[in-house]
This record gives sequence, structure tokens and C-alpha cells, in this order.
Amino acid sequence: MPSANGGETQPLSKRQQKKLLRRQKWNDTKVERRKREREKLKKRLVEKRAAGEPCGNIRKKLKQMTMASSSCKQRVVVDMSFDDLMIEKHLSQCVKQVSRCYSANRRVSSPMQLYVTSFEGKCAEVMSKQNGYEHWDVYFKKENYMDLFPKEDIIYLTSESRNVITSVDENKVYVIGGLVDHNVHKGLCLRLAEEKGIAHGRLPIDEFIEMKTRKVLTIDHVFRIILGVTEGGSWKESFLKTIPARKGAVGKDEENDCEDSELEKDATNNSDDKSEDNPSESREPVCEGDPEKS
Ligand SMILES: C[S@@+](CC[C@H](N)C(=O)[O-])C[C@H]1O[C@@H](n2cnc3c(N)ncnc32)[C@H](O)[C@@H]1O
Repeated sequence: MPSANGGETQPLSKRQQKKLLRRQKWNDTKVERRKREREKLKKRLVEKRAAGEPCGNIRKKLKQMTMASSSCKQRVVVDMSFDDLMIEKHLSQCVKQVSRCYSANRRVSSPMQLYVTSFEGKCAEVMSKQNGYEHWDVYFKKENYMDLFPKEDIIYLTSESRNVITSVDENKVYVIGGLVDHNVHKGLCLRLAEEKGIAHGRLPIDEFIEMKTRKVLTIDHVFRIILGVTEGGSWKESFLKTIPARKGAVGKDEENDCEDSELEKDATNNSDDKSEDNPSESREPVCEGDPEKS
């Protein structure tokens, strides 16, 4: 028999014949397979309903949640005013971390109110490389956070603060420094908060977990830890869920766990231990509504 190119067709080898047969069989059973898959899915759905588990496309439903419709009114800002202090590589890492904050926020049932401030210049330019970022459910603002929120509501987050955040307060605005610096600008955010006379605080890492490495976390980790707490998790759960294993984070023993009240009690008793030289070593909590201002 002539082939398409005019030559004689070669008879199929045994291997080719087997392959062809398998493909035919696969195609012939396609309808039956789809039917079986649908039935399996239906059965799983019935079991889930009976067990009271949520059904349906949960992920799709979560993605439909918006900050505007969220019951969580907690405001968190990423302050992008550090453009000039970052080399291009760090600036792209910083923007990537902001995008992870957005991703984490859209995967929960009650997203927080995420602001990205001082969003202009180089950081806006780098962000514009992220496809469709303009449609993200994030409040991108050119203004500085100081021009958007009352000064007394702002708490700047910094690992170097001597104040410990013990609970997340919906009346406050938590600011995360949009800075990837690998410790080059150690203490910068604390210094800036002090200069501006705004409250500052660190996450209660030492109080709930042991960590092998430095306690300076990335922007998205800080965001996700706070998100975990607003979603009803404990600090410890939220830290362990977020901090990567390579940082060697392990929860402290239950008996060493401190409740907010105990933290506050400790701080009152140890208030003399506060060291200005090494502020990160002292344990002073920020009580809601009474954050320390410098
Ligand atoms: C990579 S850190 C930048 C470190 C920078 N040298 C500084 O002065 O803050 C990015 C931001 O995450 C937040 N952050 C990181 N670790 C934190 C911690 N343990 N407690 C509170 N905030 C933290 C701070 O807002 C910080 O500005």
C-alpha cells in the first residue's frame, strides 16, 4: 500500500500494534471512566456532607472573598518607602514577598485589610512586571502610611523593639517594613518609628517558640503570622505553621506558654530588667490601647 509520501507503508511492529490497541481501548472506555469518576465524586460529596465537612469548590469560594466584604477589619500596611536602600535583586524579592501577602490573604475566609503604601517609583516599576497586579485586592497607595492613618493608631512592627505584641488589636494599624536588607540596615525601622514618635512592637516569638536562627522574619511571614491570629489561631500555631523548618522553630512546652495576662504580669515584675543597650532582650508587652510611644 502506498504511504502518504508516495512510498510503501511499513507494517506495524508488534510494539506499535500493542500501543495502538492500548490507545483504542483507552478511547473506548473514556465515557465509562468519566461516569465512574463522577460517581466517585458524588459519593465523596455525600460522605463529606454527612460528616458536616464543607463541600464544593472551597478554593474558588475563598478567592471570591474580598477585603471590602470581609468581616475582618484588621489593617496591615507594607511600607514601601525603602526603595533607595535596596539593590535591584532585593527590591524584586521585596515585591515578591508583597505578592505572597496578597496570595495568603485571598486564601482565607476573612481577609485582612492589606495596604501597600509609598507605592511609587522603583517599587511600582518592579511591581508592574507582575502580571495583572492592578486587579489584586490590595489597597496600593502612593501616600505614606503617616498620611493615611491617625498617628496614635499606628504600630510599627520591628524585631528590635523592646515591646511585645501580645494580641492583635483591630483598632490599630500594623506596619511591616517593606525592606529586604539581610541585616545591612539593622535597627532601621525601630529608629524611624522612634524618630516619628509612633508606637512599635515585636512579634512574641521568644514567648511561644524556640528558634535556632535570627528572629528577623520576612515580610510575608510576618503578614501570615498576624493573619493566622486574626483567623482564630494561637500565636504558637501561627508561628509554627508559617516559619520554615530550616529556621528550626519548635514550640515551647505548654507549661512555659504564656497567656497574655501572664506576659503582662511578667513585664510588670521585670520592668527593671529593661535594657536600653540591648532592647531586644527585655520583655515588655504592648497592651492594646497602651502601646509604648517613644
Ligand atoms: C526583613 S525585615 C527588615 C529588617 C530591617 N533591618 C528593619 O530595620 O526592620 C522586614 C520587616 O518585617 C518585620 N519584622 C520582621 N521580623 C519581625 C519580628 N520578629 N517582629 C516584628 N516585626 C518583624 C518588620 O516590620 C521589618 O521591617
